[in-house]
Amino acid sequence: MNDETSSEPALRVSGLRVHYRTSGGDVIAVNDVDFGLGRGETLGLVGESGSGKSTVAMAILRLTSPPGRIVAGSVQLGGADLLAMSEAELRPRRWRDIALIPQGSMNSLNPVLRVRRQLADAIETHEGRQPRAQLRERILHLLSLVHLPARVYDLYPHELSGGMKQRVCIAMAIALEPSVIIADEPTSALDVVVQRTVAQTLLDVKRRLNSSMILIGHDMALQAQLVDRIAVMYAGNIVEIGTVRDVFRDPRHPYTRHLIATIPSVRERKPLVVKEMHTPDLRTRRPSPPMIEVGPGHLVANSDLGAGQVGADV
Ligand SMILES: Nc1ncnc2c1ncn2[C@@H]1O[C@H](COP(=O)(O)OP(=O)(O)OP(=O)(O)O)[C@@H](O)[C@H]1O
Repeated sequence: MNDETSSEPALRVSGLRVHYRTSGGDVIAVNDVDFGLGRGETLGLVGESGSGKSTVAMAILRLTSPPGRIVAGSVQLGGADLLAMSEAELRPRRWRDIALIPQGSMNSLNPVLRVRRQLADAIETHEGRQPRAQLRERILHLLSLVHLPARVYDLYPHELSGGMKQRVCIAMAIALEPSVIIADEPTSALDVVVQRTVAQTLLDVKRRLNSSMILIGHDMALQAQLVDRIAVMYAGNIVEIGTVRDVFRDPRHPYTRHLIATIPSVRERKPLVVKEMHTPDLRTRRPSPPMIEVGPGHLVANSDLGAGQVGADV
């Protein structure tokens, strides 16, 4: 698939399949997903709740835990397959080469540790003990990168606003200057104005570090302003992928059209049309729909196959 912006992608996910074992049978949460992330690129992964976005993020870092399991696939990063290496080989690469800002991370900051200690831990866990003065300089620099005032250094999480906490989480993720950052709904718990400023900070930081990023979200309108390419997930599959421009100008998959149609328009005061979507039963084994290239780098799943009845109502 020629879908990345440079010849050798920063990250390539191929044939990724993740199941959750349940009493009612296996839930196929990620069904043979393929995509590349170009160097310096920001790729948006959008889709409704339950479409499999977080499951993809966790599997890329091999953080899938029971009842989930990675059944197949590879994740190529810097010439190696993260899914094939031993845990001992993989551990140092997390944070250093690829970092995740997990969903709800701002609520998982340790309430009894000051910001400086949490950032110091993130650094020292991977790099060992550091000279105090050097560590302090590094942490203050990280805080400035995410546009936090130096006084945050000595504060506890409860003394910070939601936006500030999320900035601390971003600072932790970038502490080791990873080449790939995965941010799972990094702004969804924040109010709309703060959402935009925090998202902008994330992009600034990514640019400064020369990293590549996967930005997970369900807000198509916000994504359109932040990412270079969009991958639309539906029921465990990527059903459309392309540049923001191509996907918005010429959405080909019925589910992409549905997502775009439900963006409320302030100018036109269009009523919000929310149509019922029939998500296929994720327990049944279904073929992954073949992707058709409809334009350079613009790929769409054949919606007659595998994507259930998504086309029926839209
Ligand atoms: N621990 C689990 N046990 C069983 N099924 C699970 C488990 N975790 C997730 N799933 C299922 O896997 C599918 C994908 O879930 P996932 O959380 O990856 O979706 P998502 O697109 O990230 O949603 P959200 O935006 O709500 O985070 C869903 O059908 C979900 O119900």
